[in-house]
Amino acid sequence: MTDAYVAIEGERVIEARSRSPGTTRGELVFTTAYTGYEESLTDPSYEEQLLTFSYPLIGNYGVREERFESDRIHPRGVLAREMTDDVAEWLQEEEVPGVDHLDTREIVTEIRDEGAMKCGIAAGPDATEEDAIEQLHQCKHMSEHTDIGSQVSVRDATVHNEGGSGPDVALVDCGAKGSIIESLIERDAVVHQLPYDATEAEVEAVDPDVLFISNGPGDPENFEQAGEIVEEFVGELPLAGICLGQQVVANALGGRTEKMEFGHRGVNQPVRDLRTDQVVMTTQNHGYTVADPGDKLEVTQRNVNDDTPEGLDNEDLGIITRQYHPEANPGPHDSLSFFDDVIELAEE
Ligand SMILES: NC(=O)CC[C@H](N)C(=O)O
Repeated sequence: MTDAYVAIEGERVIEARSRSPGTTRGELVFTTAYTGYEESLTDPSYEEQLLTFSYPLIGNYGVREERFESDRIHPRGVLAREMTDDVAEWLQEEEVPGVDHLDTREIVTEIRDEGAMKCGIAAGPDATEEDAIEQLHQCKHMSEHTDIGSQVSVRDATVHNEGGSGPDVALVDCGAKGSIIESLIERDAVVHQLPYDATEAEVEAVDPDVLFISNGPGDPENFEQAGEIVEEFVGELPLAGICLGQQVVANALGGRTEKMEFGHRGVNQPVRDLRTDQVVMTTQNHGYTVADPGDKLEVTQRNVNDDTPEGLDNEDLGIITRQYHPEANPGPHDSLSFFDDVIELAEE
């Protein structure tokens, strides 16, 4: 049954089945993750995107809140070859449009050939092709979402694990996944979750042992205030970052980020540590990359598939950042020791 339309760049319309009705638009991306759909759908880094699952069946083990990475679904729409009722109902409850019964292999191939692209979706009994095209025309480029941090960050500073015996971490929340906070708490750190636009005074107020910039959606160049905080505290405090965090740190310290063709999204991205030659499997979700680390940061890890920087360090200044997600969820736990390294830096 065709009661949903997906319009992609070039005004090509693909027919589908509605699983959660509504109209929506966003940057069309895909993940190759074959597990972890609850974690992916609640990852704030997917804000303003439409997520296509390349794995054909989504929802086969239900929907459980314990596995959520935040308190809501972040992609603006979801595309799958086949979606179970559990997932469809979850999307309906949160009013996020979802479609299935379309050839997701074709969409993935298209994105791989043409790059991440603008997309519009219209789903439900009254949906028309024109509605989907109208949505496509209204779709913005990711970098045009200039205040995307405000859509995903905490509004007020929040403390987790107060009284913990570990170091105090100032976590600048640019859209932090819950598992990052959990991974720090498991090491008994006291985590001060600060808004994405926290000021120097707000960071100083929590008297941290380390400054940690979280993952987050959109173009890292739009997180100017987080960059200023990095410039302010570099050399004074150890610095850590994950994904958008790595990008913000690089931009602040004289480097440069750029948009990738179609990004890395999945749970089996191989990363080589250039010092040990060891390769680990990692979870990833990013569409930008560090094109130039600047002269303060050393590239210590690279992606085996395309050589892009996966880890940046500066031993003297106490900086470690990762482009991938050491906290995984979903994904392999090969790189969880990143959090031990952060704690060690903070305790030095
Ligand atoms: N997961 C993230 O932090 C993503 C970072 C950034 N928004 C990108 O797409 O590259």
